[in-house]
Amino acid sequence: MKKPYILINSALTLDGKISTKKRKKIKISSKEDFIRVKKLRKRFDGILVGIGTVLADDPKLNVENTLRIVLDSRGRIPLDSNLLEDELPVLVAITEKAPLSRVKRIEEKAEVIKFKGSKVDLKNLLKKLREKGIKKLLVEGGGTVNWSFLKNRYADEVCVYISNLIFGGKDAPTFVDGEGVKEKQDAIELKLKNVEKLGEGLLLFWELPHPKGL
Ligand SMILES: NC(=O)c1ccc[n+]([C@@H]2O[C@H](COP(=O)([O-])OP(=O)(O)OC[C@H]3O[C@@H](n4cnc5c(N)ncnc54)[C@H](O)[C@@H]3O)[C@@H](O)[C@H]2O)c1
Ligand SMILES: Nc1nc(=O)c(N)c(NC[C@H](O)[C@H](O)[C@H](O)COP(=O)(O)O)[nH]1
Repeated sequence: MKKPYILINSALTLDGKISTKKRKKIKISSKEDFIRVKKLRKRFDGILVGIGTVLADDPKLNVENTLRIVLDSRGRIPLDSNLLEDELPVLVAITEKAPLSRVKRIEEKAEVIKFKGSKVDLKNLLKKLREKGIKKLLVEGGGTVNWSFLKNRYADEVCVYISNLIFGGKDAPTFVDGEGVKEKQDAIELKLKNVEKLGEGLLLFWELPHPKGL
């Protein structure tokens, strides 16, 4: 079974942060980059984010004919979140850690898929997404989700907008958080495909040489 083609897109400060330590909704992308991202989303059958991003940003991701997917192990998605409030389809991937009462409420507003364990099983999720006809998946983080997709080498490409801002601070989330590698030899090595100047920032397009199948 083939997995969907996966692109990770993110907006970074010059020092690699994707938010400040307050983790509130903030714009790192320039106006031009937001226009680019809006267009980019239309080319994908699915857009995936983590619950950390939903809780921090309450994104809409409202694109016609695109399935919005949330990795939400414990079923924490707010019932009044933008994703659950509009009419567009949403899939919430939960685990057995989510309380049943919550799951029932979420099911009133979204499709729910349950996985064993404490984290959503990406391999199985990607299989299910492909079966649903999702051939192209856009991953829009946050840092924990980006790590999972990169560590497992499920991502095919990475696109980052590097802004002219510096946030600093060891507690600010970065493009890739999670556990990280212990040794340089375990690094995820990418191939640079293209560089573009966009406003005061840079757009970098990278490819993963050996993305893993399912
Ligand atoms: N600048 C940008 O482009 C951008 C984009 C998205 C998010 N953000 C920022 O990122 C921050 C959120 O990042 P985060 O790391 O806290 O949360 P996240 O959005 O990466 O979500 C992580 C959560 O997803 C759940 N999850 C379930 N299964 C998982 C799996 N297999 N792998 C990984 N996660 C799994 C877990 O509960 C986990 O804690 C916010 O501050 C947000 O503003 C920035
Ligand atoms: N490309 C991008 N640049 C940013 O500066 C930023 N903060 C995000 N963050 C991703 C996050 O999920 C945002 O909240 C959605 O980009 C909002 O998307 P909506 O307009 O609500 O659809 N993404």
